[in-house]
Amino acid sequence: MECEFERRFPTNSKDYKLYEEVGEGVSATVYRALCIPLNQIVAIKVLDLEKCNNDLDGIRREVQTMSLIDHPNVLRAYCSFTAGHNLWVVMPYMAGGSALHIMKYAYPEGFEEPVITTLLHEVLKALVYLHAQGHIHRDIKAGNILIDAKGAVKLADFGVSACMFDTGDRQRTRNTFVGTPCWMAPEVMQQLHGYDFKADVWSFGITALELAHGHAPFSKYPPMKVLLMTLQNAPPGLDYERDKRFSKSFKEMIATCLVKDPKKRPTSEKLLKHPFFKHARSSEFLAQTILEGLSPLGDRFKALKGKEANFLLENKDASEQLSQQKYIRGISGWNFNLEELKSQAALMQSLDNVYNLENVDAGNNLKDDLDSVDSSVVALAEGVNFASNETSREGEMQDLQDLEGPLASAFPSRPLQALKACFDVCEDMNTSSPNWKIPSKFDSMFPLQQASEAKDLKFGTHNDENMERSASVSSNMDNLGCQKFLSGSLLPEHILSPCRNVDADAERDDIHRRCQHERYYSGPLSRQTKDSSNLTSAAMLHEEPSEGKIVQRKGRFQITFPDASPKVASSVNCMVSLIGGSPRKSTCAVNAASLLPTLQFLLHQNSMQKEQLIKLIKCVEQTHNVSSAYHTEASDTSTGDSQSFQASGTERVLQNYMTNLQQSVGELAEEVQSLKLKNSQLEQQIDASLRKEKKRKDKPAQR
Ligand SMILES: Nc1ncnc2c1ncn2[C@@H]1O[C@H](COP(=O)(O)OP(=O)(O)OP(=O)(O)O)[C@@H](O)[C@H]1O
Repeated sequence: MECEFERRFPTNSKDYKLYEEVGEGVSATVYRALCIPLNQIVAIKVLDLEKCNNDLDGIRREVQTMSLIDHPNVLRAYCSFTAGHNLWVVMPYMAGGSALHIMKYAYPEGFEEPVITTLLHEVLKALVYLHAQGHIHRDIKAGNILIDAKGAVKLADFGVSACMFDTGDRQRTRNTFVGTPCWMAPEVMQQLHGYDFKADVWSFGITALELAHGHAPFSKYPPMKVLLMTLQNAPPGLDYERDKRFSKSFKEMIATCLVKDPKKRPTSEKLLKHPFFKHARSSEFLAQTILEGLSPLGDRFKALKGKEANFLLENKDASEQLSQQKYIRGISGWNFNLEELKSQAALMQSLDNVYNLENVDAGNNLKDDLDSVDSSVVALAEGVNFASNETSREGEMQDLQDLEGPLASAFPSRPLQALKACFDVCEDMNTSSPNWKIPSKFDSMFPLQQASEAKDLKFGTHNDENMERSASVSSNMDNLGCQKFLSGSLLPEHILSPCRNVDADAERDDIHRRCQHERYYSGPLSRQTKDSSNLTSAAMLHEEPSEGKIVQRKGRFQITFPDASPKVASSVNCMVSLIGGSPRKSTCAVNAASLLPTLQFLLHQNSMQKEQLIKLIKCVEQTHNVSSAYHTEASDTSTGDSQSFQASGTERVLQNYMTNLQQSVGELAEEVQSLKLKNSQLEQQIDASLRKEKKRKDKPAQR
């Protein structure tokens, strides 16, 4: 900050008059302002240092670097100074605003190719310069391409903003914004071998697509999905059919940048030689084509903000809202919490394991109940963004399975920590704001004077982002509670009773009435009742069988033989009477030998029933473990009593259910034993009677 250029500008906020807001970023608000002593219009970017948890040395380093940068295509600060807990960066005022703002305002479908070529050419020159100086920009996107009143193009956000989210050890603070990582190179996402200036070349390619279509690829998707798609899908590009209006060389230039292997990407210097850039035009051309007729930047910014507000009001889909909102603002794709995303991915992987258990036939009904819990957990882990419908969830599960290679090594060993991370966001709202005062050493970092009038300003809005996220988390928690409450056709009423309240009961009863049909007749178990191997579990898990005759009731359970002929059923009835020592014994005209197949059938059924129950218990136990882990994680956080209340409710339900199942297994095992005993007694009786019969027949013959 020693050069003459900057020394001219006063470093006291009193010397500036702030006008309207013209831009908003992650941690900064940009104002049009007047430098009173110089009578010059400038832009002032006000950064809230309390919201940037970077170390002061990092900021100092970046500010120093910034002062060394001198290129016509790189936006350079006149000066910077602190005012209260804010850092003011005084810059040239770029009256055209950012390419993103112009595009959103007047060219929602993207610019024409000559405009794009010219814009990109200027940006690339800036990149070549920065790379030659050993810098990686890390935030190339349309939102950072600024245009002044004469059509001059400058790459912004190098320096102060970049330093706020420093290289390598990316901040993992609670204040880290979760944005849409659309511009991020795959190697940056993976963070396995680090990344270099080639990452800027990838972002440059994405920016080219952004300027061509009016939005970056995958921008409508939530961060998690973007991460998966960038890593798994073929690189995005211009479509030869759909993007007919663009030249072949443009398509090729983009394809050269968007190669997943950074080693195969050209350097910025080499890229500058691409034939595509031969068609670049002058700044006057830009001024004439895209700036003419535009209203003042402040008005456009206001209009875009209004549009954003309307969009949020009209669009009920919270996930869309969040990512679109970030995109409209053009918020940096680099400033997102990669670790959290990975945790979310890992959590989903772990939930996938739970879903895999559903393959156990006997567990299918249980799945119906747990689905409501799991979907909430997934939604919770996603903040708000992930698609919640079944199909897309299956798709995502598949995505995650396929992801093993790219992200496996980056996943945390305890995936359920992810939930904690999500709760942290809520917690963060009230408790985690760093009570950080700018230490005195900070005063000497910049050519500064403390500004006393900064308090008049309203700074930043990114707390709102956290608020939205938290709100969505808690609303998901509400859903979790609600869904849990409403689920449970296979759970006896008394198990749910601890959670009861009158309204919810009424609602549930209503749903009970309305859904009775589906509840009893849907689901794999009901469908499989014709299959004798699933017969018993079906009977056990449904209080009223959909079909088939009840031949035995055992507590809550019934044994039905839907396919058994009346003859077999009556045999069983007789047999049940027999072994139960009922008085009906004498009334049954028993042909002892004919009972044997029936007995064997029953034994077979019992052993299968036992197996099914064991499978079911395993399934419940595993699900219970996941659920317990989740609830432990959840209760570790201070997200409120209601969450732990809901959590323990589910736990109790699962525990009770498991206990019931275990009891049933015990009872059935005993029953099998007693049947075996009775069977052998019966066999003895049959043998005895057969022997008697034989003797009887032999006697007349002897006579
Ligand atoms: N010098 C300037 N003149 C006019 N408008 C500007 C200027 N600098 C920034 N802006 C506007 O303000 C917006 C936000 O600024 P900036 O990108 O520097 O903030 P940020 O916090 O670094 O955001 P992000 O990290 O999302 O890029 C820009 O997209 C641009 O529209």
